[in-house]
Amino acid sequence: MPSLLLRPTTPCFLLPPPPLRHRRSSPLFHKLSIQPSPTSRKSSVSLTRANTTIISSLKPFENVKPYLQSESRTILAGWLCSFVSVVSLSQIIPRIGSFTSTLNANAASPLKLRNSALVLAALFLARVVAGYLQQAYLWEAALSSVYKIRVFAYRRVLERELEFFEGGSGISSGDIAYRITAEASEVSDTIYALLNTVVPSAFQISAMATHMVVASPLLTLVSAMVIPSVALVIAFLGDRLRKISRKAQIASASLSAYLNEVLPAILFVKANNAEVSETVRFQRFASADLSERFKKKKMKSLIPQIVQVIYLGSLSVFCVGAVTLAGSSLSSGAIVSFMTSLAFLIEPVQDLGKAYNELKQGEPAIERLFDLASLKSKVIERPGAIQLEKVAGEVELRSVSFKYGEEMLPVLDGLSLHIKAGETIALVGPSGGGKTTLIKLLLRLYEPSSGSIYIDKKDIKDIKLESLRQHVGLVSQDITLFTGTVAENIGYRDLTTGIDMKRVELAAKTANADEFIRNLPEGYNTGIGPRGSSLSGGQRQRLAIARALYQNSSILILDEATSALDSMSELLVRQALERVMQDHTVIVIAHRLETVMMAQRVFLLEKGKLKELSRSSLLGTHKDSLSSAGFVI
Ligand SMILES: Nc1ncnc2c1ncn2[C@@H]1O[C@H](COP(=O)(O)OP(=O)(O)OP(=O)(O)O)[C@@H](O)[C@H]1O
Repeated sequence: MPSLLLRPTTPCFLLPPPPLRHRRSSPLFHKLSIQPSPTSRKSSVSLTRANTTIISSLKPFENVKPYLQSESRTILAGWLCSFVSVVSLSQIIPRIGSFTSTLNANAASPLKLRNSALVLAALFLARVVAGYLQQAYLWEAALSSVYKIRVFAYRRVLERELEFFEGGSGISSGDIAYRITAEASEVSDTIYALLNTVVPSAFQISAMATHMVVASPLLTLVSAMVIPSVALVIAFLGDRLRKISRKAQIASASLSAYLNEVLPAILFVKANNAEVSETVRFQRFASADLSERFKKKKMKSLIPQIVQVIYLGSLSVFCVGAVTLAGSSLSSGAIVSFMTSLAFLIEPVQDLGKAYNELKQGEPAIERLFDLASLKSKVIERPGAIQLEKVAGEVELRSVSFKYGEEMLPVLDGLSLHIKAGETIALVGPSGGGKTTLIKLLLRLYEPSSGSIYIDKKDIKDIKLESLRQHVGLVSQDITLFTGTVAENIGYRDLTTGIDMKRVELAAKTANADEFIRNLPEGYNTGIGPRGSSLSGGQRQRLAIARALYQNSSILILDEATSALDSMSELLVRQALERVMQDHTVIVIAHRLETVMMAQRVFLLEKGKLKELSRSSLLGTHKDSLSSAGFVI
């Protein structure tokens, strides 16, 4: 029996909703608009620009083939059931005729009648059961294939370099989410339609064609001549449908992307009285979606009708001509037999047309889904990259330069910096000075344009990415917490392998978070709401520090949040930082003078250059100079 339990266990975390976009008149709409997939016509240009490697540009179904092959047993089981179903039907039809004759015969024996009825019932049951199993097996194959494609696409998306998510790809995360959810579901519908139609229809067509040849080879030949003209029309309309479907998918993805961007920002929307204008924006997205989807539905309804008209029309003309030519050589019995078989042939031929429709409609979804997985990350792990077991925490940058795009100005320009193991340094500088960029390079989220970065004298390019990011902990300015419990958020690294509660509690204590966590209704098992919305700013910061401590890395990067905390919360966070600084190499992107003063050395990052500042000079610096250097006064 098909095992339809395909779903993996529900993840404990819901990822933060992805951002979106739009296409239309306003600049915001432009900013939000979803781009056609990177492998569409224009994509070759953008791909070249992105200097990415195309793994696969094969036709959509070439990509799906391996996944279908992995389900070949289930598919064969489904087709076998369809064969049994057709055979049962072939047996039922003549038996119904003879059963009716037996009923009409005066001398019908009750035993004979009962036996005929039993055989008919058994055949009918066999057809019903085989029909059900056929559909169940084929759905299992289609859904399982798409489940594997989804997992593959998602894994490849997560493997992409940060630039892919920061606008370099032109694909918004709302679009990605739409492809992996709704469009993947469409792919399973397409696969199912094909599996459930092509082979079962072929069985029925073969059976009926055999009957037709027996009845009249000439008329069969005439009927066969109609098929190429129908095929031509189907191919033309199918191509139109594919284009319309692609537009419809892009419109739906835009709608989904829009919602993914606006709903998480509901506080901002309400605070700006933007409910009405957001409703208008929603209407624009929804109406674009409506119009594209309506076009698609109309085309889908039109195709079978046109095919039917052409098929029956051409066939009638041909048949009348052929019957006239064949003249008396065709008996009335043969004509009846031929026409009956033809009637049963039309249904599967129409089904094939519908399956072709499904294929053309699903093709863009398949393309868009595989486009996500078709490009390799630019940040590649070298063969033979090493695993760092223990790290002392020495960090060195040698002549590091970086720019986000070929035509852009350098953000970092030949930076050199040596941080000793266990040292705390503060990075200060004006907004946009490149502090966060420097951290991204240290975590190898981007590659420097030139120069190298070393940890414990090892070039980070020679270290396994997982190992590097294990030894470098990050508390970012935009604190990211997920729906889940406090413990799950602190032990995020071990979410799927098993969280160590002792380490969670230790990390929380060091981060000054243990006390408030214990006061929560269920302590460490308290849910913190979407994105940690049920916690205060200071609590969220301490939780983020605890999470970085849990991973036990020797190097910690703290991007100090600039949002104002009350003095008590600030004191608690600062105490946590002091403890962390005792046994870690710490790079703190500091915005407050008090935090800067906790560091042993202070560096100003401005106009791509790094300059060491003396702590004493900072104390005497004028307020205006401090705020132009990025301090929150
Ligand atoms: N993904 C990106 N693509 C293109 N340019 C970027 C990208 N990220 C940052 N930049 C640009 O790089 C420069 C440095 O940005 P960065 O975020 O590193 O500054 P920062 O010093 O951390 O600023 P802040 O203190 O405001 O957080 C800015 O001009 C910014 O616009």
